[in-house]
Amino acid sequence: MRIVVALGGNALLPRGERPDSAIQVERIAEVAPALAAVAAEHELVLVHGNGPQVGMLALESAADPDLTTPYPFSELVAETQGLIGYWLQQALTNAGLTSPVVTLVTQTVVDAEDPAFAHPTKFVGAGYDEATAREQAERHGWTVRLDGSRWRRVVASPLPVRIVEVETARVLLQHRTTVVLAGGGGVPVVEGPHGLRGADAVVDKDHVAALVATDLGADLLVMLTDVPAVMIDFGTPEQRAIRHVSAANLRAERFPDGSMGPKVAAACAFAAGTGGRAAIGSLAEAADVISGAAGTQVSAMPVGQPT
Ligand SMILES: Nc1ncnc2c1ncn2[C@@H]1O[C@H](COP(=O)(O)OP(=O)(O)O)[C@@H](O)[C@H]1O
Ligand SMILES: NC(=O)OP(=O)(O)O
Repeated sequence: MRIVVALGGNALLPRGERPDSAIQVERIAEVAPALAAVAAEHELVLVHGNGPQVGMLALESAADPDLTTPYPFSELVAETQGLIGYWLQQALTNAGLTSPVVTLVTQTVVDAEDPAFAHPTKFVGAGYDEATAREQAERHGWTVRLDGSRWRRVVASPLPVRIVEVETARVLLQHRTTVVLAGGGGVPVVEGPHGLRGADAVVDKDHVAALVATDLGADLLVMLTDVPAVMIDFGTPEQRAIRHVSAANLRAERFPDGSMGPKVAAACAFAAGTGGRAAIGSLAEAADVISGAAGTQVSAMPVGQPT
């Protein structure tokens, strides 16, 4: 099978934790054996998130205006691809994977006229209480929004149109190489008269993972995050997990932008568009979500009620 697994940036760095590398390295080491086992048996593409990490790099880059002008998000996304790709390559090898694994610095073409440039929705960086978030917004010119119980910076997140390096990934897969592709949604670029140039945005890695899985003809798209499943009535005493659902039934429900919304949209687009299986679940239960024993399993065909 050809499998695309998307790893959430928030799943790699538990909410509320300091963005220390040791915490993230440990988290990746925990999940690496399950991913290495998948890579040993199947063709595997890994797409990782970078929301917490790219937000931290943006703060660093803006810390001293005398030293440098803040870097655009396109370049900060490229930095996160190297960082998280390195962690993943090392962890998979340490977990016993003997076949090659490589990180591709990947560009994602977006539409320069995408209305998302004027309506930031992508959460990046740490969560703050409201007063601190508003103070930071004033100081740095951020837009901030509530993400669950914490306030976070939001940046533009245009839809992915094309993955520039997708054919390179296809060749690598045909040579039994595990590919870390389109990390952080890929470096956002727009096409102009002089070729490609970076765009100041962060593309959603779940939308990109669906595009990658469709383009590469994957059989399975898995999105691993920090909740065990997609929930109905999330955050209320009545919340309950959706285990098996058709894309059509799942699309009838509403989920928030910037968190579960893109995952559900990506799962439905892939399942309905290709007939393949999509799954959303916890990074800690990676093997079971991939096998179908855990998480929310989304199929193209009707499977009865959505719970
Ligand atoms: N209906 C829902 N079911 C489950 N989780 C939800 C739901 N609505 C919102 N969420 C939130 O979505 C989060 C996962 O999305 P996100 O933070 O973008 O994860 P990641 O960075 O791991 O991709 C969960 O931690 C949860 O707080
Ligand atoms: N780029 C991106 O979608 O990152 P997260 O998964 O961390 O939100």
